[in-house]
Amino acid sequence: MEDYKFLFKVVLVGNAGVGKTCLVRRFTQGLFPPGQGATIGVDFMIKTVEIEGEKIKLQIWDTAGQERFRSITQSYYRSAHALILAYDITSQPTFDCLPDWLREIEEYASSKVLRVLVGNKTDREDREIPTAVGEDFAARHNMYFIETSAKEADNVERLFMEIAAELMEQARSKELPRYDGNSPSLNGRTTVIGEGGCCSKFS
Ligand SMILES: Nc1nc2c(ncn2[C@@H]2O[C@H](COP(=O)(O)OP(=O)(O)OP(=O)(O)O)[C@@H](O)[C@H]2O)c(=O)[nH]1
Repeated sequence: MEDYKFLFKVVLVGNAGVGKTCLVRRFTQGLFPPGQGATIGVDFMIKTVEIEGEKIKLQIWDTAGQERFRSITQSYYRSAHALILAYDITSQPTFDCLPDWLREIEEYASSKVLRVLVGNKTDREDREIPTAVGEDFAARHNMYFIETSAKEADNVERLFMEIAAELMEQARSKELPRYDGNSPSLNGRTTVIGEGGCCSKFS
């Protein structure tokens, strides 16, 4: 039996080419893959992390950004505990599509899903979206916000660890002991959280 206390599903969405696959590979394998192709449908990776002495297994679903895969990727939203919506800070069109992605999320994901806006490729000099603009968008839509570079490994670990910590916090608050004596025991080894609350910014 695998040794972990919490299991959380994290789904990445966003336009093709913003760096979703690179973020996942950086976090799960510690590398920046050279010239790999577009994701076909959905990819899946696992990493177990430890926070406050608790083992947390993260199932990370990397979806294809291309429009033609949309019907496949939508079916993965429902079971997500956290959704990472990524754009490329050097590409205005990827930022302009965020409202479309939010509509998808609202339609297909749980209303309580933890939503994180990620501006990727901070290593590049040709930025088009100022940090404050991303921050403002996230604040207006009740999302966490963080900027990353999958290439330079900047903030990538932090992105996933903050998500894991926040989901664990939500799960724990649901596990608080009840005092009526008849409550079901909480001896289960694995806790999969249901609908948690959200949101604020990663500080
Ligand atoms: N400079 C820089 N380039 C990046 C970064 N992350 C990804 N890229 C590049 O951006 C391109 C697209 O990266 P992917 O990870 O395949 O993008 P994706 O969002 O998974 O694309 P789809 O699978 O088509 O949805 C690749 O050429 C990567 O090398 C980054 O942090 N900095």
